Amino acid sequence: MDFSLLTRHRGLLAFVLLVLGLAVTLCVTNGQLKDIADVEWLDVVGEGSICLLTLCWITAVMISRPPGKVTALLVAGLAFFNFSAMLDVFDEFTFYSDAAHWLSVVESIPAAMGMVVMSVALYWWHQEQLALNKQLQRREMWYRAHDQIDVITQLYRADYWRARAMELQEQGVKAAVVILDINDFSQFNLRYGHAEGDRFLKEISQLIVMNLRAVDLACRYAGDRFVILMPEIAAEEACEFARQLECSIRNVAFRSGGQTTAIFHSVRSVSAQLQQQVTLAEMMAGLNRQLDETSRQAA
Ligand SMILES: Nc1nc2c(ncn2[C@@H]2O[C@H](COP(=O)(O)OP(=O)(O)OP(=O)(O)O)[C@@H](O)[C@H]2O)c(=O)[nH]1
Repeated sequence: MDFSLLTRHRGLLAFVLLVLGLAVTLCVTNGQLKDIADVEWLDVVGEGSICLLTLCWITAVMISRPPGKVTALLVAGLAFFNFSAMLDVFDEFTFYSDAAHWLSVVESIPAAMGMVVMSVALYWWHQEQLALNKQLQRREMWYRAHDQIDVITQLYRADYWRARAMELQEQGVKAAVVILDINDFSQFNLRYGHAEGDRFLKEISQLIVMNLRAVDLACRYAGDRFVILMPEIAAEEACEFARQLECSIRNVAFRSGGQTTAIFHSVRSVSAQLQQQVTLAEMMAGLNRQLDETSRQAA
């Protein structure tokens, strides 16, 4: 688990600790210890678990999300809820004098407030998710499986692409497929190093995504090969799109290390229409053969 995001939530952490400190202070200053025989241990376990789990949720939110309105509201709501949960647990070990009876009357109010704040947080989370979905549309085509994302390019891997392509094929949706391969990438690696090769792959991926329509899907197929799924498009249009993409990539000025001299590199592509009579595996094998053939001819 990566806790590095915690350091970016210092203000929220201070707020949570303040709320927890307040609950402890109120209890210590107003409560009197019960006799151990009067403690209901089953209640302690139940209420203690709620308290601990809420603290785990607060931690999970802070280590998963960057700072912002949604994170602040989620943590604040959970902290209020935890305040009531803590008073509930302390209740099991202490009793309040008549002068402090108000405490047991109002102890559930922060929990209710917390639920309201969390409901507002969920509304904004929903809005945020819609915005993120829009940004990710060309990378995931309305389906999310984060464990299939390629770490270098941040595109989905081939299996993910295959699953989405098969869905379109089964539904009989007209679609085209484009495969792109970087020319002489092994030479690029040899000359500039593997790390620069990785950076180049990443930049090419971003450029491909930038060139797509909102409904298309780009994935990393293998090594230096990318595959694009383009619904509602004919083969000729896909071919023209691939040509334009080749042209964009050829004109990308990649700078290795601190060098000012730009490196211009090329890709080659093949495209075809998705067909119901031909299996996806056969079609991809054919396209890959075509790509390898163009490489042999150029050599
Ligand atoms: N930096 C980097 N290189 C990779 C990665 N995956 C594959 N490669 C390299 O990509 C190269 C692919 O080699 P080839 O299939 O011969 O392709 P090529 O050199 O581009 O030759 P042609 O496709 O025929 O133009 C190999 O050198 C691999 O080591 C990666 O994730 N990062």
